[in-house]
Amino acid sequence: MGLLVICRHGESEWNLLGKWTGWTDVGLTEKGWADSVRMGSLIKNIRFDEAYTSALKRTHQTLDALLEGCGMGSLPTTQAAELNERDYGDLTGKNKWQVKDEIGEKAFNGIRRGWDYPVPGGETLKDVYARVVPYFEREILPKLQAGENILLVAHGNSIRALIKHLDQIPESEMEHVEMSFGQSLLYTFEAGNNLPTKKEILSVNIDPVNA
Ligand SMILES: O=C(O)[C@@H](CO)OP(=O)(O)O
Repeated sequence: MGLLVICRHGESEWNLLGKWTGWTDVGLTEKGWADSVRMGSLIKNIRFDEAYTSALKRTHQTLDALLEGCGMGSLPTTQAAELNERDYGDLTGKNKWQVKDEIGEKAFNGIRRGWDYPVPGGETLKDVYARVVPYFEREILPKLQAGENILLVAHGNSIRALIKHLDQIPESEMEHVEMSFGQSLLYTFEAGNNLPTKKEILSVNIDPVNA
């Protein structure tokens, strides 16, 4: 049996400003760090074998904070661009809440949470799924099936893509799938099963993040 814990990075500098971040490599705020340390205390009873992060530093910093919170010194870690946030293209750096006021809630929700909603110069969630899930199946799943415990730190939308696969959620339902700050997912894998046999949600109470 292998355990997969999936954590979203803590609040970043651009989350705080309400800006679409995508592939922009900004760091955590003090709150993002402190929330992640508290999140780490929820997983201190799991003996992790290795960690995966995206190539963006907000996931590296979150992993460090999680390890501090769970009292672990360090873990062998793989940084993979396949786990990066959705590339928000021309929307990168724009203020989400101003755009929402300009285009209305329905179009805004379509852009943010739709399955195949194009953004000029960027990726759809479907594009994100096409890089995240093959990477997961190739690099991480065999280790879970072999009994390793893995800590994966990624982003709102790269995690939503992975949830679609792990929970077998239809495309039409994806607009309702969120990965909230302060929440981690614990999946159990058994040898021979490509999908998890159990899912638990671990949450810490945090003040809302502006994203
Ligand atoms: O800014 C981003 O890159 C993402 C995640 O914070 O935004 P959204 O939640 O709108 O997909």
